[in-house]
Amino acid sequence: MAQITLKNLAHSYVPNPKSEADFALKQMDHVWQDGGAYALLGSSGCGKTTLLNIISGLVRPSQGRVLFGDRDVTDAETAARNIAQVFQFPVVYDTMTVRDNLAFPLRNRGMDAGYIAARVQDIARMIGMEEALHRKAKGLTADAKQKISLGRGMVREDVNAILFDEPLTVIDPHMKWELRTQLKQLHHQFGHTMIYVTHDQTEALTFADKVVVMYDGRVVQMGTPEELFETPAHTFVGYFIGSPGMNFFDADVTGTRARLGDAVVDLGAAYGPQTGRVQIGIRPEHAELTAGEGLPLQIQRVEDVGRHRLLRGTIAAGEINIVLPEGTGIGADLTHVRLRPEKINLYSDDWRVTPEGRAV
Ligand SMILES: Nc1ncnc2c1ncn2[C@@H]1O[C@H](COP(=O)(O)OP(=O)(O)OP(=O)(O)O)[C@@H](O)[C@H]1O
Repeated sequence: MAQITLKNLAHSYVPNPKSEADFALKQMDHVWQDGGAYALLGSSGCGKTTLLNIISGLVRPSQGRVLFGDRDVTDAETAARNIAQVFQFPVVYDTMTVRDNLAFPLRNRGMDAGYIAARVQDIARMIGMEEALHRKAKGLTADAKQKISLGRGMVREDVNAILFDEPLTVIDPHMKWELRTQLKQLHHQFGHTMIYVTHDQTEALTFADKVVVMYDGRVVQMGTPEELFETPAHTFVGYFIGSPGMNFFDADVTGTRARLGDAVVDLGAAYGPQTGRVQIGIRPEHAELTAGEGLPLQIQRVEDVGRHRLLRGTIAAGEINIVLPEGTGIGADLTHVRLRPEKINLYSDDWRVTPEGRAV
């Protein structure tokens, strides 16, 4: 297991990059802690696979260094990095049995036969394939083959890190949940450094201790699921995390107040003078219907979404989504929306502004 350090790292697929736009990965400096479970989350094309491939050694960065612990591995081949990898589609040996597929990485390293048998049994239990250990991989479903790939990725206890690139794409939805939970347990049990690439926020938030959100070749936030929810560092994190995402409104801010057109909103904190495009952000969960306090609201529609209801409406500053807690009625007297001041975040040109002090 190892701490992974990315030092002054950047990557361009263009031979002579001229501007920032030529970089698939913009310059970054990060330390990924030894034993951390990280999810790398972002929409298609934001650079997740590029970053994962740089860590695994499949791509050499055009700038900067990669360290595993104190060792500089920037120029080391994948095979010399002592990592396990699980890809989006199954990589299994069709002519081998499930048992031999799982045992392969251990036999390759000359591990003891007794240890291999026990470890393979454990992993087979984890992926729900104990009954199929004797079967040849050929003829199994894509789903079952991917479970073997996952099992093989996790069978070695001595790897520096396990890297997963969208590993559950071909797995059916019920098994997805099961495997995610198992992966998490395995992480607690063995403490491997794990990096898990996905564009699915549920997958990221349930798997990871720390979620690394990427946008346009940059890491815009590295935080716990709670931090991403409560204090998104960038408007993209606000939009991308949550269902639906954060509401944003253009605002003029002075001290503890934001002006949204004609209306004034209490921010619950004091801010210095702002430049650029200034917006306030509020989660749909932190806006509440009132009989007169707050901003006048026009209700467009209400949808049932599982355990709560989602109200879509309009205030003078634009459209707003409000999550109604279970059991909330919508009486004719509820004509306004109150934005909970302590839950409002402020953004300047898309980046979160830290308040100068909390209002009392
Ligand atoms: N081999 C390559 N040559 C040139 N450009 C590439 C190459 N691989 C990726 N890119 C470009 O680099 C950018 C980042 O791609 P990358 O595959 O890392 O994103 P991603 O977040 O993993 O996307 P996805 O979720 O679709 O896999 C994209 O603009 C992509 O077109």
